Amino acid sequence: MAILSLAFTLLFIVVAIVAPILWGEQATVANPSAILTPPGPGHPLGTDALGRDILLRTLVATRLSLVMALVATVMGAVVGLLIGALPTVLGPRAQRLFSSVINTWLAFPVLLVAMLTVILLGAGSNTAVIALALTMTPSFARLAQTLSSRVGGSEYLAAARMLGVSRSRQFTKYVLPNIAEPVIVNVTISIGGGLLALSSLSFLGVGVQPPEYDWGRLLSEAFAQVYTAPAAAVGPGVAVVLAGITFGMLGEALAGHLRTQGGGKVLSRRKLGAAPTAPVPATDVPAAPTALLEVTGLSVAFPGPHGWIRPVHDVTFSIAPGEIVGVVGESGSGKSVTMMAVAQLADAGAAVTARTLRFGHDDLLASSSESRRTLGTKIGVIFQDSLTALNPAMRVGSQLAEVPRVHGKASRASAHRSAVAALDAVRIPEPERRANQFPHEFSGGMRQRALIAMAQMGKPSLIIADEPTTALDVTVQQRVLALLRRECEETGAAAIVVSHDIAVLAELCQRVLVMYAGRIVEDVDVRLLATPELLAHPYTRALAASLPDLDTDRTRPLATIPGEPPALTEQLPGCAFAARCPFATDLCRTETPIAQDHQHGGRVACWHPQDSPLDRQRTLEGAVL
Ligand SMILES: Nc1ncnc2c1ncn2[C@@H]1O[C@H](COP(=O)(O)OP(=O)(O)OP(=O)(O)O)[C@@H](O)[C@H]1O
Repeated sequence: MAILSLAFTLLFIVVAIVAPILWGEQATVANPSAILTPPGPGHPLGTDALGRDILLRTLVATRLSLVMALVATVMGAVVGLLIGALPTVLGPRAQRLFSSVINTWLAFPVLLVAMLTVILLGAGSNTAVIALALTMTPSFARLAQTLSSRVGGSEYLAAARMLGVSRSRQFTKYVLPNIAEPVIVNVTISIGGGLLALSSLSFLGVGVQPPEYDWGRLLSEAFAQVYTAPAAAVGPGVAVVLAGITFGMLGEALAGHLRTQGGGKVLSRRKLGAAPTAPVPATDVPAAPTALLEVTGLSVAFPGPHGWIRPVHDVTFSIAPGEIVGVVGESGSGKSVTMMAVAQLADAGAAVTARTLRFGHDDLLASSSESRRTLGTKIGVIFQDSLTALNPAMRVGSQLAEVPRVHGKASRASAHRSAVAALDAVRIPEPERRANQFPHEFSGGMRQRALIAMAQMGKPSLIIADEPTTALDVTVQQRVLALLRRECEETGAAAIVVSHDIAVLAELCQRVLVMYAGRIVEDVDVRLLATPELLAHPYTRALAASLPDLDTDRTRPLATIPGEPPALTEQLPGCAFAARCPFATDLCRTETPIAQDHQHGGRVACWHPQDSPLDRQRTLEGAVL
């Protein structure tokens, strides 16, 4: 669709530039010897009442028709943007005032506004453009107002205000760039609608006046002879419809492109080549047949500007029913991407491959609508940012009630009762009243508890919690964690908890998966994290040892792991941690380690796992202590 709409847009632009230069004169001069000639070799669409070629006139009219539609749409968009978005930086009184103006303006019928403009300014092309711009302005203003209200409540705009950034700069640097994408898409789509509206005005005789002509004017002239020369209406009619469809399609294609790419420039799939797949390993230890979730060889890649970005490689793990497993690792190690891929929530454009992705009896790779329906209720997801995870425009109770309404086909009243009960179960006081409130009326801890309640609504057998307590203070963290554990114990649900915080995982989990540069490097009993010398992978040891405890000497800087993880676009051979590892050998730099059972009862992917208790100092050799 994108290529077709681009090709047609280009064609219209070329015709609009070239046609008036080549045929402008010829299309205007009357030819008494060829009046109302029917379509034929000399005149493919025939001639009009003055003997002028209709095809040439249609082609020449392209410029005026397109320019008028473009100018009117841009005028409407600019004025709409100013009215809708500028009040965001002017304060609440201006916002209220402009909101009333927009509402009143929107209440006027479009045709009435257009006719009033014509009456006041007189018929003509300029009036038609102004009339169209005036009818488009309020809808652009409403769009800009809705989009900019989100920016208005953002922390970055509040910070800019505190820093004393001028209002004009707030508008041009903070508000406009953050609402530009949907506005541009809307302008493109509106050009098509504008063309049709302008043609209608000219057709009615209140738009373009002779000797000027656009497609609407040509249609109007053709209709005067529609019974004697019906072919005369074909040219301008087809042009109007085709141009309208082209700009509509172009806007849709642009919107689709921005949605898929998040606005970033990425290589096309053709240039990127085949999506990366997980290599077939020497050993794929089969998960216990009773495993609730079995993942083998999971890889995720995103199209990027210079090739595939590969944040997750060949990840293998399984979760037993009722088990609570933690996932830990440095920022960017692929924890969230892995879990979102398991929950079938990977970002648009992601290439997700796996050898096995089984949840209960469902093969998630088959991705049938049946397995997707299962996921909606059987896997509950708790997102990191409770404010963005909840719909700000919907009452919390209604959001919770969506699950029984959509999946259980429950009545509105019984779904609401279930939502209130779920809020009560997560210890939200006055659940009936709170269910009728919006997310911004909840505290951070309450929102997070509401998310836990929401994840429980479908009675899932697996909960995926992506950093559920990062945004909360320590006391609230404890309560939310205790709640999550209690919910899992009571319902028998398994959970995967992603966190940076080893202390959080130690509270909650039985087992922890340690991720480094998109791979699981160690799968270990969570209690061993308290004794780094019993861990097997040098990275896990360094990670655990870098955590301060009560015995840590507070007068010395905290331990860090020197070096950086490899770039996601690089595909280096060997172990990704080799460049930072004090035990690395040539084997580590050339061969990717295979996960193997370890004496600590878990598994480790390392060519030199540390079997015996080691001196903490040696593990961190080279580290900044
Ligand atoms: N849609 C995307 N397109 C391109 N790269 C992405 C996309 N989503 C994630 N990434 C990249 O994948 C890598 C892993 O991201 P992920 O969010 O899984 O890390 P993480 O371990 O959860 O980190 P954190 O703890 O900071 O949340 C990051 O480098 C991130 O930039």
